[in-house]
Amino acid sequence: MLTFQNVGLRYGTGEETLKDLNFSLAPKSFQFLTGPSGAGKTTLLKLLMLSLKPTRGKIEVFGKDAATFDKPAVTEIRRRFGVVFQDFRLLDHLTLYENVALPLRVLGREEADYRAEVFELLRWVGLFERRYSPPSVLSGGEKQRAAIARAVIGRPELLIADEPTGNVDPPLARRLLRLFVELHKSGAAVVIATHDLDLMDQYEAARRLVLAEGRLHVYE
Ligand SMILES: Nc1ncnc2c1ncn2[C@@H]1O[C@H](COP(=O)(O)OP(=O)(O)OP(=O)(O)O)[C@@H](O)[C@H]1O
Repeated sequence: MLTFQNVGLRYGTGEETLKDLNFSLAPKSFQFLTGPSGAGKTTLLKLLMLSLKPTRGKIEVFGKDAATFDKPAVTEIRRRFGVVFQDFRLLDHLTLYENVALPLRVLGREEADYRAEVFELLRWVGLFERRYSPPSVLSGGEKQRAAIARAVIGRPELLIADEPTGNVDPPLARRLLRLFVELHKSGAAVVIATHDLDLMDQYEAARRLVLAEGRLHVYE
């Protein structure tokens, strides 16, 4: 699904943040991405979602060289991805319900057809009572749950999540992990960046990608 060949990423003129990355993300695979703060996890996720270009090496997405993609091609590929950003990126002029429903609207689905589905997911993440609130009145943990709901509602082929349980307590983190595991079982590839060792222990079948000093170590 995604392949990195000798990928390096340098911000400005300093040392490379990521060096010689060689790995693949298989369809229907599940992996945690971990490593110390500042190791480059968010940077790697940005490369995966094509919002950063590598300074060297090659990234292939669905068998094509990402360097050849124009803007419409990137937009088209991003529609197949679900992303939970570290800073949530909810739209404040929309209600929570509208935020979560947005990927389905973009896919051209009718509200009558998706309304119950969005309600069910909002119930699952504990935000049903808040469904008509704007994101600005939510707590950090509530925003995080809304961002997760929005990322999974369209059943993406690849889910990319940056510290998706960083703002919630352990029982809620386990509940949210179940959402990602369900998505995985229904056929999606999943990449979750996290520092949370307990969370990683909850899903032993997951591959671990560990970033340290700019290099990626893969533990199957
Ligand atoms: N836009 C940028 N310009 C310059 N340097 C950057 C930029 N974004 C990140 N960096 C640097 O790249 C390194 C990796 O940052 P990154 O956010 O990818 O790490 P991280 O592993 O996600 O950290 P954390 O766990 O704290 O979120 C850091 O040293 C950071 O300062």
